[in-house]
Amino acid sequence: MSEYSLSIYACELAAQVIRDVISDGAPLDRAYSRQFAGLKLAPAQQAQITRVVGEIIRRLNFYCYLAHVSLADAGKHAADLLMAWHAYRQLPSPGWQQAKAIDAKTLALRLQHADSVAALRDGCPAWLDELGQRQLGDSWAAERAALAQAPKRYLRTNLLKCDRNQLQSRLAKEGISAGAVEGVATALEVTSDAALFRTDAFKDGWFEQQDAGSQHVADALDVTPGMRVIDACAGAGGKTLHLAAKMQGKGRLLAMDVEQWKLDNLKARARRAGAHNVETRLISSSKTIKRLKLSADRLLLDVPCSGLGVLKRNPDTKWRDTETRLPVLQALQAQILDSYSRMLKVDGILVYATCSIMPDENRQQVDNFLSNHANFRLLDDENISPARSGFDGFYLARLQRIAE
Ligand SMILES: C[S@@+](CC[C@H](N)C(=O)[O-])C[C@H]1O[C@@H](n2cnc3c(N)ncnc32)[C@H](O)[C@@H]1O
Repeated sequence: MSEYSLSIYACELAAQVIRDVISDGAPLDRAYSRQFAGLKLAPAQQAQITRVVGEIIRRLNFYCYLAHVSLADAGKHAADLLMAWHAYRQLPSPGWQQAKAIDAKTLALRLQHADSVAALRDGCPAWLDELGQRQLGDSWAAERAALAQAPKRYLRTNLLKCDRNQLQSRLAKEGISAGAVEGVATALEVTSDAALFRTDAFKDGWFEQQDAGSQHVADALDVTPGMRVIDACAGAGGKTLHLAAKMQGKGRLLAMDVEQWKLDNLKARARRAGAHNVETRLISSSKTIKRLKLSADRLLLDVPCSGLGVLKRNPDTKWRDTETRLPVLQALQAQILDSYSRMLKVDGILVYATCSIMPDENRQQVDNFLSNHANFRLLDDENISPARSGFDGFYLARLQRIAE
């Protein structure tokens, strides 16, 4: 992707997004929606801003170092970070009054140092570097570098409406180029800057935006039309909709979550996708789960996790309290596995999934569960590595219930 300087207008918008995320704690996607709402930005201009902001937040410590700004003050100095980005890319400064210019000699000295400290070059805070090293050993360096790259844009073809070739042609007619992703039957990679959600193909429910790695999760559940399937941590339904398509709209697919607003979103998405066999249910107490005892042929537990596999897409996670939340999340994952697995029928298959690459949230949880549940066995598990696949990082384990 060739880079060019931001206009002053784009700098102002980009700085505001950085401030929203770093100073106000807004999630990155929400900060974009807030700042872009009501503006008539051209898709290329919007894409340029999101590319630059994404890059700065992915490597916030690196750009703070180049701009000589402390991490704690990064939000206040968003303008300086943007100037550091221009200087690093050797692009002409936009001539923005608010920002401090960096002279070439100072930049060269700072770059020499930053390049020699791998965690700084890869935008990795110290706590994460220590965790990655402890959990992944020798493979951490490659994962850390992969997680510092810009995410690609992937779509999942909605097989309830079209096949992948039809989607590709329709998008081409709407001016969007997208190529098939090898090894992921429903995935297309979008290669042009495009306002995807304004396309007719989207409005007609032909696709959802979903990382190619994430598309493996529903595949692993091996559903067939007519089954009773529960997606117990469904959120806004990324994987529910994929499961509905694999069930060809036949059978019963129950999407559950503890947040009603997510289930409301899911309902709207299901309507657009033509997924008519999806029912939603709020988990309001443990009774909701108990009532579904031994009821599911397939059970997806896409549990709340640290998100440390999807840092390309959600880099703000690195600069929040993720480290202190980890023990709480791990306890919740264990509790969900223990209690929700009761919903599975004997012989049924459960998929435990996270968007983390850390074994403590992944295989370790599965091993702990199996050591206390002799009525389940592990069929197989898979680590989707950002370094090896180029996709976001995920973990999935397939377990079978062998006795009540
Ligand atoms: C990783 S997200 C799910 C993403 C979703 N499956 C998708 O594909 O879009 C985890 C979800 O678990 C939900 N959650 C949190 N605590 C839960 C609990 N105790 N029981 C069920 N769901 C829970 C969260 O609200 C969140 O939507």
